[in-house]
Amino acid sequence: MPDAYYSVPPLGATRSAPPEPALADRLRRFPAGTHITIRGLSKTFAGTPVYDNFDLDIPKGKIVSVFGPNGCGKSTLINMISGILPYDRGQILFDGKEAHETRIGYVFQNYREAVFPWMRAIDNIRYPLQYLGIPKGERQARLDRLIESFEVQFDLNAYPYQMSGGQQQLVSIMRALVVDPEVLFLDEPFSALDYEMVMFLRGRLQKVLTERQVTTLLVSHDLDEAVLLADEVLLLTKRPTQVAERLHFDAARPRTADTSVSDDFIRVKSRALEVFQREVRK
Ligand SMILES: Nc1ncnc2c1ncn2[C@@H]1O[C@H](COP(=O)(O)OP(=O)(O)OP(=O)(O)O)[C@@H](O)[C@H]1O
Repeated sequence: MPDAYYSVPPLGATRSAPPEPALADRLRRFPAGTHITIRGLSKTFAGTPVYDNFDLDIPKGKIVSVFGPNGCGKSTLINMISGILPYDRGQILFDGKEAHETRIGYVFQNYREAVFPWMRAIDNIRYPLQYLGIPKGERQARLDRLIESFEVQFDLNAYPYQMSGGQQQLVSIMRALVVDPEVLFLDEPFSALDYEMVMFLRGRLQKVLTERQVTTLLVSHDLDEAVLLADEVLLLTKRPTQVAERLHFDAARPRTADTSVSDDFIRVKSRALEVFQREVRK
C-alpha cells in the first residue's frame, strides 16, 4: 500500500450492518483523492467465487477503465458497486456514503432494451428528473445544458424506432447524465455501434465527463478504447478476481485518433497487453 493514507471521519449513516472491526479499519484508510472505497468484497455464483475479499480505491472525478480476461467479473464488479447486484460480504462506500445515498448513472451495452420505446427521445432523457424533486424550471435548464454540451444534431422529438443505434445510445448516455451523477458506470457502451458513431460518442462523452469531473467506471473489451478514454486502466486477474495492475494514462484531452499513435499510448497499451496475456496464461 502507498504511504499517503488518510484517516476519515466516522463513516456516514449506512443501511447495511456496520462492518466488522477489521473491515472498518481498512475502510478508513485510502489514498488522497479517493471517491469509492471497496473493502473485503466477496461474491460467489453457484458455489464459484468471482470475488473473494477484494479491495479497491477509485479516484474522484477520473475515468477508470476496467479490463481483464473473459468472464473475470468486470460487469459483476460495476453492478455490485452501482448497487444493481447484491454482494455476499464486504462494504462499498462513496465518500463515506452508500450507493443508495449517491447519485448514480448507468449506461448499458444493450441500448435497445435500455431506452423506453414508447417515449420520445427527449422524454427518455427527462424521465429520471422527476425523481430528483427539483423545480420544473431547473429541470428544463439542466436538459438544455446537456443538449448543448452534446451538440445534439437530430430531432429529440423522435421515438427510438425512428433513430439509429448510435442515436439511441446517445439518448441513454444523456439520460444517465441528466441527474448530474456523482458516479457514472458504462458497460461496453459502444460495442454494438459502427466505428464512425463510436468516434463521435467517445469525443462527446469525454468532453462532458471532463467538464463535469464525474467519477466514471468504464468496462470495455477493446483495449485501445480502454486506454484511450482512461485516466487509469484497472487490469483484473482471472477468478477469483484481484487487481493485476493499475496503469495511469495522462495524455491531454480531448483524446482523438492521433492520441492512439502517440508513444505514451503505445507504452501503456503494450504494458496492459503484457499483463493481460500473463493473466490469461495462468
Ligand atoms: N447471475 C449470474 N448467475 C450465475 N453466474 C453468473 C451470473 N452473472 C455472472 N455470472 C458468472 O460470473 C462470471 C463473471 O461474469 P461477468 O459477466 O461479470 O464477467 P465479465 O468479465 O464482465 O465477462 P465478459 O468478459 O464475458 O464480458 C462469469 O463466469 C459469469 O458466467
